[in-house]
Amino acid sequence: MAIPAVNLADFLSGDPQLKQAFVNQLGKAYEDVGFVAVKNHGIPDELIADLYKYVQQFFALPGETKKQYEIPGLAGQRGYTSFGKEHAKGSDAPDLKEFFQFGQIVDDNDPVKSEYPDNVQVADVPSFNTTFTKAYRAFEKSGRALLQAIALYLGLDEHYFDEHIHNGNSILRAIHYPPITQEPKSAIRAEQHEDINLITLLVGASADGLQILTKQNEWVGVTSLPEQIVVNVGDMLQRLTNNKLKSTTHRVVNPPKEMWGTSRFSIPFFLHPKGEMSLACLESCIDASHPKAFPDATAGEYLDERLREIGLKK
Ligand SMILES: O=C(O)CCC(=O)C(=O)O
Ligand SMILES: [Fe+2]
Repeated sequence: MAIPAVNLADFLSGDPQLKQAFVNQLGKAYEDVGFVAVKNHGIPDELIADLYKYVQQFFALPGETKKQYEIPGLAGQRGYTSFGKEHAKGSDAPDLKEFFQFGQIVDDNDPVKSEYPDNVQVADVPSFNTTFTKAYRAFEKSGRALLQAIALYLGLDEHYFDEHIHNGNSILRAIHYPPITQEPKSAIRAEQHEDINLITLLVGASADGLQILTKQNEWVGVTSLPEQIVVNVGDMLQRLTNNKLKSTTHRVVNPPKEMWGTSRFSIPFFLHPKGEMSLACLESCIDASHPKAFPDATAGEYLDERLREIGLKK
């Protein structure tokens, strides 16, 4: 299915009409589908190509080498998480994936620095860390612009999210779904779930498989063009907007048998605010027909609860 497409260059054009049209398109798409394809997203093609190159080199390392980057006690939030560790909320079968997570680098005097573990430095793939750092900043920048549009759609100040996401707890996650070697019992590459964060930016997954659950309760494959990135609403934004913007359920299915021998790679950027941000439902999203659906919580409290549910935090 072609999800709604938007052009971020419209928002940044300086033309008030184009800008407003972008805000309306994005907001409407997030009320209806929860997913959009964004062109002119601002992440350089070369950077995306480098990122994929180093990610593939990393996952091709011997298991023993990768395990050196799996650090106990970090709940998978930094470094490597080996195959079969994470399961979706409400599912017992672990997903058929391994992944590497890279987090915030605080380079000013923000005291939030003490809340974040250091990134795990991958010595075996030269340029891995510098490329992840560059990509992290590029995703933050595109994400900030998209959240500015969302703020306007919600009738908030355009810069409402800026201070909350500056030095936010975002995660750049590189995922490898290895070739499937035997009939999987019940597990699929990524079981159905909703993302935890505000929004997720996903660069061109290397193969088909991503599906979303429509309002009609049907699974449909997400397709996007090579020059687009997919950006979806996560539970934190759904919660803040009292269900106005939809955190749509999605999954990654196994390929047809003749494709079992192939790997799939994808690199989502989970955009999180700082832990102190309140996710209390916005007053403007509450009325008689939309009573407040969630208790107040901070982003930090909510994240903690969710990491326990998916088996990453004990
Ligand atoms: O691999 C993909 O295309 C999507 C992965 C995903 O939904 C996730 O990690 O939250
Ligand atoms: Fe997801």
